[in-house]
Amino acid sequence: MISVTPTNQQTESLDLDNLTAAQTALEIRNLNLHYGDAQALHNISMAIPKNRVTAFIGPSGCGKSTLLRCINRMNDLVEICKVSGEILLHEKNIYDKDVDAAELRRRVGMVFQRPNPFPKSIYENVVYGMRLQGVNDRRTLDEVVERSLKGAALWDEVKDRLNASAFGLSGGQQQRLVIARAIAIEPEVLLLDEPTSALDPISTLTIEELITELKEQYTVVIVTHNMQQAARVSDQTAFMYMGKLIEYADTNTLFTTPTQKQTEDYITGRYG
Ligand SMILES: Nc1ncnc2c1ncn2[C@@H]1O[C@H](COP(=O)(O)OP(=O)(O)OP(=O)(O)O)[C@@H](O)[C@H]1O
Repeated sequence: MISVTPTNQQTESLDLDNLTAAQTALEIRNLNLHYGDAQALHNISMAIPKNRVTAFIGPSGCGKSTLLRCINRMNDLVEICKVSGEILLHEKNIYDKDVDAAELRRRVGMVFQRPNPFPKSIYENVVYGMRLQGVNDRRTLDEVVERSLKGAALWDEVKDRLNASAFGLSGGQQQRLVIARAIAIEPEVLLLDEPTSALDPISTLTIEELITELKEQYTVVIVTHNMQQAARVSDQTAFMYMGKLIEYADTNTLFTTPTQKQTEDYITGRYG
């Protein structure tokens, strides 16, 4: 039997059903999603608090990544995908017709399972988004590179080889570089889709420590297969099963006193 002990730094627990506007980064309301005829998300409603780490956990295929991808409209790229309901970012529904998906993705950055640096130097990877925005002033870019690499806990390891290829970095360093690239454009929300599943245990630990630091500046939402990881890094955890949100609570509560039998069965390793 797996036993999960929450070891995250204790944060003040919030009343997730009654967050104030100032406490809320995102509010998901009655979200349904179909891939063709198959419904992958069923009426999901939840509020994601600001400057905290929220984890989505659940067995394979339960819809964690699908829900995460709704938050920056990555699913727009899937032709058979239909979404209904709302996701409010600063009280504005990101699915409204007048929302520009590219601008939304600037505000809601995403890091994937496998590190995906571009075939460019470390420096050019970090400033990629700035250059897209037309920023080319060297001093500004230098500052962004230093700030972002420091923010991603990578600066000390690469500051002497910023012009070297990103492909020369280890997997764990590449993932931190991708996080630096994501934070270079100062998003409000950072979505992490199983960010450590391709990494060794030491790199995983480094990224987990980094996630805890990142929440001071950003709202972080992480999908993880690893319950221990959710218990280590997140403040709130959402347990999903077959496209439904079964239970959403602060992490310590969810792992120690779940209210739903399905949650308890999952966290005690009875399925999944
Ligand atoms: N592009 C797609 N087209 C069709 N069906 C999809 C697509 N992406 C996901 N699905 C289906 O939606 C459901 C939820 O998948 P999703 O990847 O969100 O689950 P998950 O919980 O993240 O799983 P895992 O932990 O295995 O990554 C699954 O039944 C999956 O097969």
